[in-house]
Amino acid sequence: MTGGSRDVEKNDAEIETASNQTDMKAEQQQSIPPGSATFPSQMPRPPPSTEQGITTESELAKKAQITPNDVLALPGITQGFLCSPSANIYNIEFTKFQIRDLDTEQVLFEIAKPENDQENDESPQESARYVRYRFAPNFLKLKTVGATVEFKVGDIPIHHFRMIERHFFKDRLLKCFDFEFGFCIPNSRNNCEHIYEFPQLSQQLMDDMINNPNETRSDSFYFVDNKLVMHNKADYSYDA
Ligand SMILES: CCCCCCCCCCCCCC(=O)O
Repeated sequence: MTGGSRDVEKNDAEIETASNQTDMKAEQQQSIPPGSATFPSQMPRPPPSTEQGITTESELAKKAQITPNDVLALPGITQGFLCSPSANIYNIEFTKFQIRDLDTEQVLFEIAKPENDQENDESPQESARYVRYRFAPNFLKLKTVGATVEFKVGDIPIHHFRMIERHFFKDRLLKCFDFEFGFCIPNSRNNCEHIYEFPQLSQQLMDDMINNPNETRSDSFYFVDNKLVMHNKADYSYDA
């Protein structure tokens, strides 16, 4: 597998300056407790949306193929899924995920699918597409996080495997990440680390995010050859 990564879409959250850089640095060097994740069976309550947002998402849902430009133009977090699990004709399956702080090398979260998980192989749960993370408040002060993902693919070669992941707090875009996984050999198991450069958040915004659990959300859109093949969602609380 070959690939690279890049961040896109600067936004107002990124250019806000933190109120006290010195305090941030001291706090950041404290150890961060590991995060946790659950897989809720119910979809998150949708955020308030503009009429334009609803129209755009429902129009997209009717399209035969959804492209990177389509999702980049969405005005907010999605309310539903923009493709069904059956769109994953490449049998891409995530088997391990780890997040580490690149400044301290500390592992902040990890999860692995048990080997021989036959029950989930036969009837993949809808809830596997939606994960709820819980992290400590000082997670928000990290600068650079490495997310290592291991995944298997089926017997079709995969060209231009790409993920676009958009993070929102309520209706505000915090940051959009755009990562390229590259080419995957048929029936291979692949491993790669993507680098998340965190946006600098004001203390006020961090407090809002901490005080409003699960109102920080992300859409992860996966494309092969510029066609949407998977859509996963996550929400986050920062009060662990
Ligand atoms: C606070 C805004 C920047 C957030 C960066 C978050 C880094 C952690 C990435 C975890 C993404 C997991 C997505 C998923 O499980 O579908």
